[in-house]
Amino acid sequence: MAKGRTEMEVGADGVAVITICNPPVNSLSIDVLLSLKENYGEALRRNDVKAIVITGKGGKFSGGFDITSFGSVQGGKVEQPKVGYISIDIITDTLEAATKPSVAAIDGLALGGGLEVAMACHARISTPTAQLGLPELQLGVIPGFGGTQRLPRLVGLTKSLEMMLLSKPIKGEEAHQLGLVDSLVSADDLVNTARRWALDISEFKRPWIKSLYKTDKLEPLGEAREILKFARAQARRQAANLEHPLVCIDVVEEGIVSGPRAGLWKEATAFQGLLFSDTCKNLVHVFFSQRATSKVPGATDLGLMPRKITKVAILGGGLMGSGIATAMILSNYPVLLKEVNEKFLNAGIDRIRANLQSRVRKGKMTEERYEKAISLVTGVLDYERFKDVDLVIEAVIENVKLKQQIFVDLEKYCPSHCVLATNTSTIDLNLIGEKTKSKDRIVGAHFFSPAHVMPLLEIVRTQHTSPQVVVDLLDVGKKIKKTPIVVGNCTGFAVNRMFFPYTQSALLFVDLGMDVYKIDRACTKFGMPMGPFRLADLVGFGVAVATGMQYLENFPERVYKSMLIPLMMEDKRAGEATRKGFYKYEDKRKATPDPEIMKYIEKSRSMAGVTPDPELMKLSEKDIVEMVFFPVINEACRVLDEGIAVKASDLDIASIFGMGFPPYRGGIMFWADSIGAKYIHGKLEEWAKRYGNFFKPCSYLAERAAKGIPLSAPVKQGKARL
Ligand SMILES: C[C@H](O)CC(=O)SCCNC(=O)CCNC(=O)[C@H](O)C(C)(C)COP(=O)(O)OP(=O)(O)OC[C@H]1O[C@@H](n2cnc3c(N)ncnc32)[C@H](O)[C@@H]1OP(=O)(O)O
Repeated sequence: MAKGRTEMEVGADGVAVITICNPPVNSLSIDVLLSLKENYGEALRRNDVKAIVITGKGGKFSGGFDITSFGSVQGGKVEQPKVGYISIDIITDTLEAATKPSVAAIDGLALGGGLEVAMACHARISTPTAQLGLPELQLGVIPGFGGTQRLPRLVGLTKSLEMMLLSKPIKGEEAHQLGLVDSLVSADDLVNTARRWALDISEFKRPWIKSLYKTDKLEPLGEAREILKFARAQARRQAANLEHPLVCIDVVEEGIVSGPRAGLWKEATAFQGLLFSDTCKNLVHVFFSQRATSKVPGATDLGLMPRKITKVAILGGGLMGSGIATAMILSNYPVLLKEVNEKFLNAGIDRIRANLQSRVRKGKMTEERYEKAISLVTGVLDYERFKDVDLVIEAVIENVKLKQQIFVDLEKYCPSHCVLATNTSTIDLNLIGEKTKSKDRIVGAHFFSPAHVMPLLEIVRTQHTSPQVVVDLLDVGKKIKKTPIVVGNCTGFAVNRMFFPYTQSALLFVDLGMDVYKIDRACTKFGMPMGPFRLADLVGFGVAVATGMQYLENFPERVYKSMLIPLMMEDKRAGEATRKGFYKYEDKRKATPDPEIMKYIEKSRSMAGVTPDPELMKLSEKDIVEMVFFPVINEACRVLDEGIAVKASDLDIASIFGMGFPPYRGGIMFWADSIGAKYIHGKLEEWAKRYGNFFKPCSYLAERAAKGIPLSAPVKQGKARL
């Protein structure tokens, strides 16, 4: 069965309107592209057609090449057209070179291949809010239908590189200012304006422009070379492990130096190569996994509609509470912020103001928008105004008794439909709701600090939480632009459980003689935003110790009790906030290695009673990365086995958005499978024998390693806790 098509209708005015039809985003499958070529052939043959308009069905031009086909192409399951067939034969030599002019009528989105088709038309009409961009790099490929050649010729080199390298779309309005779009109109007038424009071109009342041969926006060669040099340096700095941004720059350069036709050929060949790269496979996996997190068995498959959440209350104006409030008001939810006294309340509101002000300073928010956002917050000291709230998020300190009392109060003062959420990062939800009769509407809404910036929202569901409540919270998550993962109830839930061994193994290896900074360096080279020690400094040692205690209580058999952090805390060295931790911070947030930490390390080593292992000193960076991350994989396996997470891909997303795991490695479980369960199991066994139980592989990992089953393969349904 064909996957999408284009439809052509010829009007009495002599304009053939070709509509891309392939829901949900009118992606360009091979079937769509072949149908487009066929429609074009007919339009060019027919004497009653003077000009052509291309548009998309249902208010969306096109979301680009069909990403669902990447997997089958990579797996060799479908035959591919020969290199250059789509980009050169269809888009350049059929569309752009046609003897009749064409105009793209763009609403909704024109991304990737979608924008590339539009750029091959002889003019573009758009709505002001349409999104236009070439985000291919976020999938590990480069634009492959001529985008690397036409975009620089339409908007100049600097802007085009920015749009491609950052995968950042622009709105119709900006596209018009830049010259990418010729005119802006409302959605209602779109197709008619495009028809008129196309006829005008055919009657030579407007210019007939082939973007590929435009030169007026291109910088002179010397200047262009400087811009390309700068872009290369920046790409290397931002993601040293990635090749495809540099390939993109090379391809753009080829077009400028050797002409656009040579550029098109280089682009087509490079696209083909990159399509089969691990980076592309990993990033496509991330694309689909991210969308799959909101498909939750037993919740989103029951036909439930999210209820309207109009008013939100937040308890606690500390770092988390004020961050959550900021996230809410940024998406226009009115918020009641409750604190215990005036002083704390004012401090909470001040934090929200500061969060917003920082956006204003960075030019991300206007003063007017700031005023509107802050006006959505109402500070309160009691529950009087809670009678009409639809969602409460408790974000007070991690104290079980206090939380239990709060939920008893909430049950009393909130309406019976109100969703009762807690932002606890570790405490069992059943314990928090123990004294209420509302267990079906108690749910975890675990944000990550700073809550208005970090993209992940862990939604924790107990065996009592109703599916409706999960659906409601998923909807709020989407509205506040978070990526949700729905997980089961246990100490640390999914993200913190995976996170914990990251620092633990690092601390263990330092006791065994390894260098703190060498470990951090190996992790950042691997692609983490920071190593475990820099991260401990950022989070603060107080939090690290409190979390450690929770783990010691719940999983004593696999906690390594290092004394290093407590020893440093005795000297009021508690991380970045105290300007001293594993690093020193003399100048704002800049971390500098501190030789002083050796005295704590030596003391910690002697307290641990271990002798440094000379073998460890010889390890390569790859070995260090394995030693830090294999325990993380081991814990992720336990989380899956216990049914805390429903699917491995949710843990991939959790690791990327919660821990900063490099997305181009596909997420923790996808990466693990690329290495193989057998190898990971073997290493963990070896280390367990040498260094203790912390490394002992769990039964899930052992079983899969023995049977050769991928770690990401679905878990038996009976086990799932959700
Ligand atoms: C040769 C060329 O140069 C190569 C290319 O064109 S590569 C493709 C370039 N295009 C892109 O990268 C755009 C990718 N898509 C997106 O960024 C976003 O999906 C979007 C902005 C189009 C829409 O976002 P949003 O409204 O939030 O909806 P979202 O949930 O993401 O997508 C809706 C559905 O469309 C699917 N979809 C989106 N873009 C798609 C594409 N290009 N191909 C196939 N399916 C696509 C999604 O998987 C999702 O499917 P699901 O409902 O089964 O989960």
